[in-house]
Amino acid sequence: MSLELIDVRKSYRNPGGTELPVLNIPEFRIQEGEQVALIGQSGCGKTTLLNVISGITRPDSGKVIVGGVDVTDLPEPSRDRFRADRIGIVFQTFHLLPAFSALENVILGMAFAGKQNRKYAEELIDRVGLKSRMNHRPGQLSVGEQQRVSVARALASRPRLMLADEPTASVDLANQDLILGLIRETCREHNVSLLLVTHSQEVSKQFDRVEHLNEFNQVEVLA
Ligand SMILES: Nc1ncnc2c1ncn2[C@@H]1O[C@H](COP(=O)(O)OP(=O)(O)OP(=O)(O)O)[C@@H](O)[C@H]1O
Repeated sequence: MSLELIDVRKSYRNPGGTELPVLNIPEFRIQEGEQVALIGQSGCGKTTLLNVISGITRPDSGKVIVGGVDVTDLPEPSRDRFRADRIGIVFQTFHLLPAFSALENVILGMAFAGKQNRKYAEELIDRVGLKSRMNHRPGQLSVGEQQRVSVARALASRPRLMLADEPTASVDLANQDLILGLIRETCREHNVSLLLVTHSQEVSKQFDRVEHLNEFNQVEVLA
């Protein structure tokens, strides 16, 4: 799915009540099937941007058009359904359900999109190298293993747009290549658009298109 942001603004309230502008993006586009690495310094709004694109966070103004649908126009239940059906998300903090096993977390990712398929879930768990850990709950897994489960879960619902927030931050180099390869190949095979946030040049240099959030995000710096 293509992605288009037009005049998107988002501010937060500081604890003291003053406004903290985080996003002011006149224009940003990703073509269907395109793979883009996004870099930017800590706190510049990368996670906020992914949340705005997926409809988890509503922008203050502007349009976010995903596959021709303006997600900012959708009422919340439709936005949640749209996200479950079409968007795969690897969260920076994983968001795995602690009471369920690795495999169940992946199957649940499919269930929200109505695409439950145990065999495909097992295949994905195997492809992230966790066959021997599929019955472990998140608390029984290392941080890097939890990250790999979250990648398998994001791919499980066969999304049309993949948003990945530092998906290789907690894994060693061998697993970094495995995870990045899996995400990129799966997206390529199915013509899925990919926006991947990273701090790592090792990761970003593998992408044909690398964007620096600071360059297109025109946040006014308040004195
Ligand atoms: N709910 C919130 N309320 C107030 N301020 C917030 C909130 N969420 C984020 N912020 C602030 O907005 C800014 C952008 O946060 P965001 O998490 O998008 O940054 P980031 O670029 O993803 O950072 P990192 O690379 O460190 O993960 C930060 O300065 C953060 O402190």
